[in-house]
Amino acid sequence: MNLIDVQNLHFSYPEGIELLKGIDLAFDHRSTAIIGQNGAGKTTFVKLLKGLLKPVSGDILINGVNTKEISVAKLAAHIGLVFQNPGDQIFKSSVYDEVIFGPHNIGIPEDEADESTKKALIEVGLENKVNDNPYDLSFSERKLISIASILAMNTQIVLLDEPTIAQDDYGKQLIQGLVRKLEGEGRLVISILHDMDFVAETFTRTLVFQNGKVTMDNDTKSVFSQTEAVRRAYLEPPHVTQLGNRLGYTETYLTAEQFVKDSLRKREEFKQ
Ligand SMILES: Nc1ncnc2c1ncn2[C@@H]1O[C@H](COP(=O)(O)OP(=O)(O)OP(=O)(O)O)[C@@H](O)[C@H]1O
Repeated sequence: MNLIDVQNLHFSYPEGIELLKGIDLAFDHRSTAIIGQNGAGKTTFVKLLKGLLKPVSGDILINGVNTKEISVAKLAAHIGLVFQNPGDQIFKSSVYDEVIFGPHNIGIPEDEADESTKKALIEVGLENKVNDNPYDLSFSERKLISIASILAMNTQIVLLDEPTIAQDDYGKQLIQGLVRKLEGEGRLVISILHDMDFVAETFTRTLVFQNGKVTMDNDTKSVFSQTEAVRRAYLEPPHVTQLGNRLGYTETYLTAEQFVKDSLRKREEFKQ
């Protein structure tokens, strides 16, 4: 069974234009990036997955259960959402209380909740800030608190809305490590991103949202190998992919490491 099935999903806000115009998607455990220009409906889509909004028509099944037939509270044990703005999520006055709120809320027993909270705080590198007030911390640290809050709930599905905003290299690498770890555990991470370099280096599958439809859906390398189609969605391919293209390489590069390795090999071949 798929972790998520989206069937002929249509959505519009009251009085708004139709934003999602018949989306069909199936999600297994592969880490998946959602990209698309501003206003394409990406955040709306993840709110629909989380059950915070209901389809105007069509269905969303989470582990086979229709989001129209389950309360948001019950769904929270299966699917967590890290909001784009941590201010929309954080409301407690200590980091520990904030992170343990989620596990408590879905009825995880106290000992287990405490353990998963401490583990999540270590995973995001905030184990020394448990007693701090989240609002005394930086924006990027508050973002990591929001991520820890969702990790501590141990949901099988984790949705991230722009997790890398305001993160430096350390924060980005930390988030990349988390995505890979969750994927390795068979848990599904779906993330909205504008940072194409991070998408290329981190995610197995990539979806492009445009004009209310999913216009590209493939493994990340295949998506970025279609440079013209990516540009038609008003997106810039990753920098290393563009560099490879400009140098006339036929291979699609997703990471600087691959690019350097191949360039050195080509240089050696040229010398011989
Ligand atoms: N609660 C709302 N009521 C009415 N319209 C809304 C609401 N939330 C979002 N919209 C509109 O729906 C459209 C899509 O918004 P959404 O946030 O889903 O797009 P997005 O692809 O996530 O954009 P971004 O990349 O800028 O975050 C936008 O035009 C937005 O103004």
